[in-house]
Amino acid sequence: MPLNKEIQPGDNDELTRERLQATFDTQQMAAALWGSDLARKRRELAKKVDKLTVLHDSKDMSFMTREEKLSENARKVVQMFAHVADIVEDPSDDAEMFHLSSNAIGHEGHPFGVHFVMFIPALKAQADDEQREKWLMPALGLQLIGTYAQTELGHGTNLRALETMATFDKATDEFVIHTPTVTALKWWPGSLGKSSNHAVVSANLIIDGKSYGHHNFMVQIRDENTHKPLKGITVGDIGPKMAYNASDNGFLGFDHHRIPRRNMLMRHAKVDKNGVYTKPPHAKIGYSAMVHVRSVMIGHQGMFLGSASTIAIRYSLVRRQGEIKEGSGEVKILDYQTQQHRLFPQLARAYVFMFAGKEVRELYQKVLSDMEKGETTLLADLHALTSGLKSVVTHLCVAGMEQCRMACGGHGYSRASGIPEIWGVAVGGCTYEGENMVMLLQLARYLMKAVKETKKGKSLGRLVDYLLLPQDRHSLIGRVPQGEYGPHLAAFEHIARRQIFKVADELTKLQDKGMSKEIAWQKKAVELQRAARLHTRFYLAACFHRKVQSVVDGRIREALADLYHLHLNYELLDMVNYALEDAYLKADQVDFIREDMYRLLETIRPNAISLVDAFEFSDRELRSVLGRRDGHVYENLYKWAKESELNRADVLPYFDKYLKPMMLAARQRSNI
Ligand SMILES: CCCCC/C=C\C/C=C\C/C=C\CCC(=O)SCCNC(=O)CCNC(=O)[C@H](O)C(C)(C)COP(=O)(O)OP(=O)(O)OC[C@H]1O[C@@H](n2cnc3c(N)ncnc32)[C@H](O)[C@@H]1OP(=O)(O)O
Ligand SMILES: Cc1cc2nc3c(=O)[nH]c(=O)nc-3n(C[C@H](O)[C@H](O)[C@H](O)COP(=O)(O)OP(=O)(O)OC[C@H]3O[C@@H](n4cnc5c(N)ncnc54)[C@H](O)[C@@H]3O)c2cc1C
Repeated sequence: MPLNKEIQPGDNDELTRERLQATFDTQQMAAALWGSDLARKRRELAKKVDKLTVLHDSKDMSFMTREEKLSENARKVVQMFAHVADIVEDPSDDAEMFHLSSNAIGHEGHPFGVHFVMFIPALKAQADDEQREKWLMPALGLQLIGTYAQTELGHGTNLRALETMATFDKATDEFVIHTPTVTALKWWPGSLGKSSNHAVVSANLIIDGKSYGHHNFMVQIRDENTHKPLKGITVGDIGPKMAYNASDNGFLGFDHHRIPRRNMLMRHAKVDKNGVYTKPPHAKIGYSAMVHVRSVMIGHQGMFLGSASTIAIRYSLVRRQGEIKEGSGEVKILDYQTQQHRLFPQLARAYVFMFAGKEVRELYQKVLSDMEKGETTLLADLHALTSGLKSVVTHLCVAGMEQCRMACGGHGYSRASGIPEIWGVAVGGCTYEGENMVMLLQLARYLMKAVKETKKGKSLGRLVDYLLLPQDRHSLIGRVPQGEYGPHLAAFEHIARRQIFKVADELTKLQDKGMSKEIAWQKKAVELQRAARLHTRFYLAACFHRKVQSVVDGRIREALADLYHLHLNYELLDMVNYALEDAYLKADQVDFIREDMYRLLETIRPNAISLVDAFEFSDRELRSVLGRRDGHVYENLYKWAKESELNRADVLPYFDKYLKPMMLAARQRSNI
C-alpha cells in the first residue's frame, strides 16, 4: 500500500519533494500521536469547519482591538455550539471539543474558556447530586457561563492566606460572602471580567467565629437577563496581558453578598443548617479542578510546541539563505546543522509531551473515578506527577518555542508567523495553575517522603520505585554495541536518583546540626527543585521509551525511535553536569553522545516535514503564514501585511498632527 504523504495539488514543489522522501505514513504517525480515533475525528472535524464559513475568522486577530477580539470569539463560540452536533461525534469528549475550539476559535480565549476547563470539572468533582442537578446540567446546557475565582490580588500561591470570607449565618441559613480588603479582590479568573454570570468562588468558611479554611461556593455574579452585576458585587476586566487577550480575565469583590447555605459545594466537605461542619475525606480534595487543568495542560503544551515546530520546520524548508558550498546555490535553511540542532530536539519534545499528556490523563480519570467512591490513595501521586510535569513541560515548551521563533529569523518576530501568540499563551502556563517553582517544590516534598520510605525498604509507588535500586558507578553509554540506548535511559535514572538522595542527605545533615526542618528546606530549595526537575525529565524519557516499545508498525517505530534517541542525547547533554559531578560519565562518553546526536540530526532530516505533517494541524488551526501547509509563504506574507490597519490610508492623521508641523518648523528655523 502506498504511504500517505500529505501531497496536494498547488503545493510548493520544494515541500512536495521533501514529503516524497518520508519513510512512513503520516496518517499512521498521526494515529500514534493522537490515538487513531482522535486523529480520525480531528481530520473530519477540520474538513467540516473548513466548509462552515460562520466559524471562520472574520479577519486576522492580529489586526483587532481587544473588544473586537472578545466579540469575534463570542460570535464564533456561539456558532460553534450551534453547529456542534454536525461537527463532532461526541460533544462530551473534551479532547474532540478542544480540537474543534482550536480550529474554529484558536487559543486567544473565549467566554467559555474557564467554564469548560475548571467550572464544570469543579462541579463534577465537588458538587453533590442535588447540586449537580441544579448547576451542572444548566452549565453543560449553556444556560449559564461560569468561571473559577480563587486567586486574589494579594495571594495566588499561598491558598491558606486567601482573605475572601464566607461567614455562616445560622439565622437565615445563608453564607455572607465578603471581600474585607483590596488585596482580597479576586483577580485573574478567566472570562470573569465581562462574560461570566456565575463563579465557583474560593472563600474561608467561618462558622461561629471559627475558620475552617477555604472552600468552594457557587455564586451568581450577574443578572441572567441584563448581565448587570448583582447587588453587592463589583466586577470588571483586569486589562491587557502578554497574550490571551480575547479572554477577559477579571476582578471581583463582594460587599456582604448573601448566598444560600446549599451554595457551598458539598460533595465532600459539608455544613448543615445547625452549622455543624463535616470534614472531606482528603484535606486537598477541593483542589481537584486545579489538578484537572494541570493534567490537561501537558498534552496541550505539547501541542503548542508541536505547532511552533511545524511552523519553523516548514518555513525552514521554503526559506533559502546562503550557500554551504560556494557556487552551488543557496540552501534551504534546514540544511544547516545548527538549524536542525535548534529545531529537531523541540520536535522530539513536542512528541513526548503529547505522549505524557495521554498517560497523565489516564491516571487523572482513574483518580476521579476513585474519588467518586471516596477513595483518595492515588491523589498524592497524581498531585506530585502533575506538579512536576506541569512545571517542566511548560518551561521546556516556551524555551523550545523561542528557539522555533528565532529559527524563523525576522519573519518569526512578525505576528504573521503565529508563534508570538501561541508562545504568549504557553508561557502563561508557567504561572497559572500553580507557579512552576512552587509546584516543583510540591513534587520535591513527595520525593523527600519517598526517600524516607526507601530507607525503610519500601516504595511510595510506581513513580518512585526506581529509588529502591542501587546506583551504578559508571555509565555503559558507548561501551555497549552501537544502537543500544538502554544505558542512556539508565543515565537519566542515575542522575535523578543521585540528586534526590544527595539533597535528602543534605537536609538530614542540616537538621542533625540542629536546624529546623523549614529552614533546612529553605537552604536547599534550589537543589530540591532541581531534584524535582530531574525526576520529571526521567519520567518523560521513560514515557517516550514506553511509547516507542508499544508501536507495532515497523516504519513508524523506526521514525519514532530516531526522535526518541535524539531526545535522549540532547536532554542528557543539557544536564550533563550532573553526570560529570560523580564521574558517572567520562569525557569520551560525552563526545560519543554528541556525535550520535549529530548523526541523528542527519537521519531525521529527510523525515522532518512528515514528522510535523503528522500533527495534522490544519492551516486554520495553525493561523500562521510561515507554517502554511502548501509552503506559499512570500506572496501570503505580502498579502497579510497589506491587511495591516496602518495601511488603510497612505497618510495617517498623526503625520499632519505632529510630524509635519515639527518638520515645517525645523525647515523655517534653518531658513532664518
Ligand atoms: C488547560 C489550558 C488549555 C490551554 C488553553 C490556553 C490557555 C488557558 C488559559 C488559562 C488557564 C485556565 C485556567 C487557569 C486557572 C488557574 O490558574 S486557577 C488558580 C490556580 N492556583 C494554583 O494553582 C495555586 C497554587 N497553590 C497550591 O496549589 C497550593 O497552595 C499549594 C502550593 C499546593 C500548597 O497548598 P496548601 O493548602 O497551603 O498546602 P499545605 O502546606 O497545607 O499542604 C501541603 C500538603 O498538601 C498536599 N497537596 C497540595 N495540593 C494537593 C493536591 N492538589 N492534591 C493532593 N495533595 C495536595 C501536598 O502534597 C502536601 O502534602 P504533604 O503530605 O503534607 O507533603
Ligand atoms: C493567564 C492566566 C490565567 C489565570 N486564570 C486564573 C483563573 O481562571 N482563576 C484563578 O483563580 N486564577 C487564575 N490565574 C492566577 C494564577 O493561578 C496565579 O497567578 C498563580 O497561581 C501564581 O500565583 P501568584 O500570582 O500569587 O504568584 P506568586 O506566588 O506571587 O509568585 C511570585 C514569585 O514568588 C515565588 N513564590 C511564591 N510562593 C513561593 C513559595 N512558597 N516558595 C518559593 N517561591 C515562592 C514564585 O515562585 C514566583 O517566583 C491565572 C493567571 C494567569 C497568568
